[in-house]
Amino acid sequence: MKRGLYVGRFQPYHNGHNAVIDSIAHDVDELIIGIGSAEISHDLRHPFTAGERVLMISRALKNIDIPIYIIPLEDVKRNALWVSHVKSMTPPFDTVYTSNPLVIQLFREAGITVTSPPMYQREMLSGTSIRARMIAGENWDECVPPEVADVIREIHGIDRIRQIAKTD
Ligand SMILES: Nc1ncnc2c1ncn2[C@@H]1O[C@H](COP(=O)(O)OP(=O)(O)OP(=O)(O)O)[C@@H](O)[C@H]1O
Ligand SMILES: NC(=O)c1ccc[n+]([C@@H]2O[C@H](COP(=O)(O)O)[C@@H](O)[C@H]2O)c1
Repeated sequence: MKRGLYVGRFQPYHNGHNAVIDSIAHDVDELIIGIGSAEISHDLRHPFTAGERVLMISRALKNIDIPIYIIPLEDVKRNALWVSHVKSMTPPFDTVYTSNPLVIQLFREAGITVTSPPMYQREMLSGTSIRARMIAGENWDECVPPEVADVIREIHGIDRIRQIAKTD
């Protein structure tokens, strides 16, 4: 039985993340999705709450046929303690999937296998560029699964991020 952990901030969850998870789902029996910086919301880099991100991801993944555990993970002030913190919050896992250099380093130093999935259409599919499109009034919904676009509309996410951009 292989259980994987995929960590990200998912601000918002987009089609690049979705392509990675489709591919990881062929490689593992169960998947944990760790929502990083869970305590941060309502700023330009992190407009959405942990609960809103749970909703985006759980709706977008409703057709994945392996067990998925979505777990918000708050940051801790000491990088050296973060892996223990993550392990205390999640079911046990065998492999971590991430391209974040600090996350790779911390898990490898802890003796945990790390795999870096390939990037999909990175020019278009990054949280940074999608948030910029939202603020600029450009097309953003083609970059996210339709269920995520619905959640963002339901929570008035575009109004929120534009308001933050005005006052930031
Ligand atoms: N287009 C993509 N294709 C594949 N993996 C991606 C893509 N975009 C992000 N990832 C990976 O998904 C994980 C979570 O990333 P994250 O939530 O920070 O998204 P991001 O698009 O990089 O966001 P931001 O631009 O806000 O930093 C990271 O390992 C990241 O490298
Ligand atoms: N000390 C810490 O709390 C610590 C260390 C490394 C990564 N993280 C978190 O892991 C997540 C990694 O996600 P991204 O790859 O999307 O940046 C972020 O939320 C980041 O804050 C936290």
